[in-house]
Amino acid sequence: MSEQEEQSFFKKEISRREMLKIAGIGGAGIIIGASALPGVLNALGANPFVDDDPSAENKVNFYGKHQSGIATKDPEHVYFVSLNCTARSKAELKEMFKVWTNQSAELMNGRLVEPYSSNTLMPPADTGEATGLDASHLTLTFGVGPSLFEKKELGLQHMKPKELKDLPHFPKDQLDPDYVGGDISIQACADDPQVAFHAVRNLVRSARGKVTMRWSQTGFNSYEMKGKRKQTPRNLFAFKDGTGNPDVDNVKEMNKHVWVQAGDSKSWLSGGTYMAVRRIQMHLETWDRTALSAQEATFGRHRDSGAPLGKKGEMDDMGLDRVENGSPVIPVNSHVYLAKQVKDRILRRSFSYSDGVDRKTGTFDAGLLFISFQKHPKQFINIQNSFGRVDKLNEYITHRGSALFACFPGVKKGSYLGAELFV
Ligand SMILES: C=CC1=C(C)c2cc3[nH]c(cc4nc(cc5[nH]c(cc1n2)c(C)c5CCC(=O)O)C(CCC(=O)O)=C4C)c(C)c3C=C
Ligand SMILES: [Fe+2]
Repeated sequence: MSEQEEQSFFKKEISRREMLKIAGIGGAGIIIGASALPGVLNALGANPFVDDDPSAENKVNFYGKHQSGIATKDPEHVYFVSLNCTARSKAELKEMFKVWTNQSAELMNGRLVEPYSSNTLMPPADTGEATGLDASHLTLTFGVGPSLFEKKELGLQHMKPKELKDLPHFPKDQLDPDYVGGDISIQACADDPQVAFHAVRNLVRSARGKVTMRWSQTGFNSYEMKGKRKQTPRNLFAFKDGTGNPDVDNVKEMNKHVWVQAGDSKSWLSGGTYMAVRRIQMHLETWDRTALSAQEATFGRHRDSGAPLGKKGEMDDMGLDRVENGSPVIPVNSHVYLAKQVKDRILRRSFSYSDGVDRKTGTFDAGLLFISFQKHPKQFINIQNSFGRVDKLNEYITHRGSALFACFPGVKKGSYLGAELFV
């Protein structure tokens, strides 16, 4: 097939919604819309180029300088999965990321991951639960953990950045081995939890034999609307969470705090970032027995408005040095006070989670899937060390899970995820 013919096929791309209509009419025969073509070629190992479809509804672009799901605003649902790599060679791993590249572009266009065939003796190529749903602002963010580089069969030891190490043990950690580490991570965020789940399910499915699942966590955020503007979401302690973040629209700030710059690390990571993931249980029952004034003193902010204590506006300066009646207005053991004692800044992009009952205590197993992006892991480590044993928030939380991943830079059109790593 010539490049031109291929392009004219791609122009006829069809969404999952349209696919449903077609499937209803033409149950027999291969549904070979243009969207089927990449999948067929994928299966043949030809890895064709799947472009972003600007006409797709509620779509985030896959291609760009940086991966999606990092600076992308206001995520609602997440399906995060940490994977073990079982690929036997670098070539196998590289092939997996090539296939994931096309599949990700398809998924983020709101299409089936692979075309359906007429052969009813075969399992359907797409698992199907997102049929009829649009792209739902799906973002996909891929990362690699320190343990991937220890696998001799992959021959990647020399590519490991020296700062890509397991996070150190912190004073209040009570980590559960079921929620620690991983060779590869996928963060799928979407407005619809089923779209996020469908994406991860199909990516993992297509990588059978190359990855196994290690641990996963779902999460959610809800947004109060003021006019058309989404407000900072509240965590399960009812406090606005994300106020003090760097501005994702400010390129200077993002380059300073989040995006790895050329010369900072291994060259394959330029334009990428480090992702710290912490599964933090929040002891809701204890919190709910705590007086409002003590809750507010825990963070140094008012619960309703999110404003610094004694101030009115969420975005007002913290005024850490303010003293009233001989005492600091912002308690020196409050979470925000301690976070601000170090110069480092991070981009927090966390989600609440609720996973039923903690069988040991009969309390909620609920909390925060804390995710932060930073250009160097030490930014996260320095802040966490500043909290140490002092943070008043420690009384109400327990860190249960931990992982660190280096997230690839964005994918250029025609290239693939992690291309610079697998050269
Ligand atoms: C090491 C990094 C951090 C962890 C872990 C963490 C856990 C955690 N945080 C909250 C709730 C809030 N955090 C807030 C601010 C804040 N938190 C961190 C870092 C970690 N938090 C930073 C860097 C900041 C910003 C400081 C600043 O410069 O202003 C706030 C206040 C509002 C806000 O800015 O988002 C809340 C609320 C919970 C519940 C939690 C663990 C479960
Ligand atoms: Fe925090």
